[in-house]
Amino acid sequence: MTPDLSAALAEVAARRPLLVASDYDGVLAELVDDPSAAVPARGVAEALGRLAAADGVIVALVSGRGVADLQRTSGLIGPYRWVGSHGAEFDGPLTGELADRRDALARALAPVVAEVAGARLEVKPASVAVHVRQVPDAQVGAALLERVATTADPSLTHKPGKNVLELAVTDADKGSALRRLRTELGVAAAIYLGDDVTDEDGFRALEPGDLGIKVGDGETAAAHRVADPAAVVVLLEELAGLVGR
Ligand SMILES: O=P(O)(O)OC[C@H]1O[C@H](O[C@H]2O[C@H](CO)[C@@H](O)[C@H](O)[C@H]2O)[C@H](O)[C@@H](O)[C@@H]1O
Repeated sequence: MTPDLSAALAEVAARRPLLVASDYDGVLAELVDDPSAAVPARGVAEALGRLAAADGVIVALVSGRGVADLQRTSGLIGPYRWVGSHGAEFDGPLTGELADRRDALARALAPVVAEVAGARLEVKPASVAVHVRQVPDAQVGAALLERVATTADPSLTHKPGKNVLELAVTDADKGSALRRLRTELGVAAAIYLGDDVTDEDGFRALEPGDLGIKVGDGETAAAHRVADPAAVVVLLEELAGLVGR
């Protein structure tokens, strides 16, 4: 960690209530070919547990995954706030009406995706995701995502990510989720960790005195950066020490 980041961490760690919110894939878990195999990096479960046990610290997992998928895949268990589907799953499962719209979208996209070897459709609570990580030719994968993006119903919300494009049937995002958490919990400061395009909504929702940490390369609105999930574990452990656990 840079001295700047260590100093910023120490400053925010003194505030209460403190919200520690994190994205999952690419932050708490390394990116892998099979989304169901994305387990937490070594040390993540322990560090989050220590943080959540500290007085006045609330840990939130804010993911593009559906909450059920996130809980199943991560195996994480704890007194955490679970926010899924890029903020659309905030208070629990979504309504049937949204699911009908999502299912119609999945039916329309299925033949388009089936034309490209290695491409995969993921039907999620509030969206349908087209994954191209396993398409052998990256240009072919990118062309598929471009085709999906340009032919989609304009009322859908586009959620681009790493080798994936999601079309969502709600306009919730990680920024709106963070603002809701902040208001509900009355937090004095927030930390947000993210690695992908949709995490930029989260970084932009931060306020003065908060701490945004981008994981990996790429443009970002976050003020700080660490390299990878292993570095995230080091950061979370340091934070746990600072908040008294
Ligand atoms: O917001 P996140 O918690 O980062 O979730 C974003 C998406 O993560 C998953 O896809 C990404 O991770 C996969 C596993 O490492 C990888 O194979 C894929 O290429 C990535 O895009 C998940 O499958 C999506 O549903 C999430 O929206």
